Amino acid sequence: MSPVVSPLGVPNVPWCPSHIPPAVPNVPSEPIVPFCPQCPCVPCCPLAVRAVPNVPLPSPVSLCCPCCPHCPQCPQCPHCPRCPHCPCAVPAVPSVPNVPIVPDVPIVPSVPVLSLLSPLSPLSPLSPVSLLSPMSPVSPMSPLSLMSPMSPMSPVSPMSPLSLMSPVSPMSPLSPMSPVSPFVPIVPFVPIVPDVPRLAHGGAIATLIDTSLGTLALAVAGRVVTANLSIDYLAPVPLRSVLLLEAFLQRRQGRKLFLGCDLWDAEGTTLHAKATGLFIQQDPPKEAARGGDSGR
Ligand SMILES: CCCCCCCCCCCCCCCC(=O)SCCNC(=O)CCNC(=O)[C@H](O)C(C)(C)COP(=O)(O)OP(=O)(O)OC[C@H]1O[C@@H](n2cnc3c(N)ncnc32)[C@H](O)[C@@H]1OP(=O)(O)O
Repeated sequence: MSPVVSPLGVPNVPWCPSHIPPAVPNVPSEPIVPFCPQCPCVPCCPLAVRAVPNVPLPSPVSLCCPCCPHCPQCPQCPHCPRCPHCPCAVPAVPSVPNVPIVPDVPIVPSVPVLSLLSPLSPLSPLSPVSLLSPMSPVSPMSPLSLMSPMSPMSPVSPMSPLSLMSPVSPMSPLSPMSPVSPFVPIVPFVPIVPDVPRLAHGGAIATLIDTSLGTLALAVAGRVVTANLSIDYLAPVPLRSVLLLEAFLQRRQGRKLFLGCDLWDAEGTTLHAKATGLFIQQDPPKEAARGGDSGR
């Protein structure tokens, strides 16, 4: 077998997730998949396909993986965790041409939605965040529920890209004025960038936080943009760890929504980050635009 070469041309750096031991002791590891000299997992990744733009996609179509130019020679491709066509991979995103940053229709953040740092999405392989669920109309005041990081109800699967644990519950009505409003995505970080320390990138964490806060703001006020985001990184996030993000609306002042969040490990024992964000409502209803301050 020829030596493994990373996308950056650095040999013998087994960055493939199949070869990285689990960073979190309690998270079961993925099955070890032997490297294939034709396809050391890297070509299975849409990022790698992008990196080799002149490599035509293989034909005929009877491939295990149309994303992988080496797939016909690679018996491992169907089992590569990076392959969107692999049975163990993330469900493919429906073919939507573009995912708006802020959807026109507010969504219920209780639907499984986010694939953080997933290179698997055919929607946008380079996008750190992919939308995996259809959008559902919802009242901006729709009640959401709070799920504690400690909740035994959390079916966290370290193999899934994300489980979003905010089922709609009449038990916990979300008021825009509520100091604690609930939005709790559960996200395992997976490595997509080779040759980096096995810690989650701060920018990726920021993306997670921005998207989560933005989703909560979206549920409360419709179209929003981030005006300010402030993050305190308190403890490193190991790759492959599973996280809980608890977001809450602190206050609302006219078009301004002040939100905060805590990023925990799956057990709710380590606080990895705290953040606050200011989101500005876009195209507010006329009464809001006139009167303004519904907050404190
Ligand atoms: C996990 C599950 C996933 C599910 C999957 C869902 C997918 C769906 C995800 C949706 C969630 C997307 C979340 C990402 C959202 C972005 O990342 S958006 C992209 C990043 N943000 C931007 O590009 C914004 C760029 N900036 C701007 O457009 C404008 O500067 C702004 C922010 C809209 C403000 O401009 P403006 O509308 O003219 O408002 P302006 O009068 O200047 O300011 C309004 C008020 O805000 C204040 N303000 C404005 N900026 C600031 C600031 N930086 N600091 C403090 N105060 C400020 C002003 O002082 C003013 O206050 P008041 O005088 O009214 O008291």
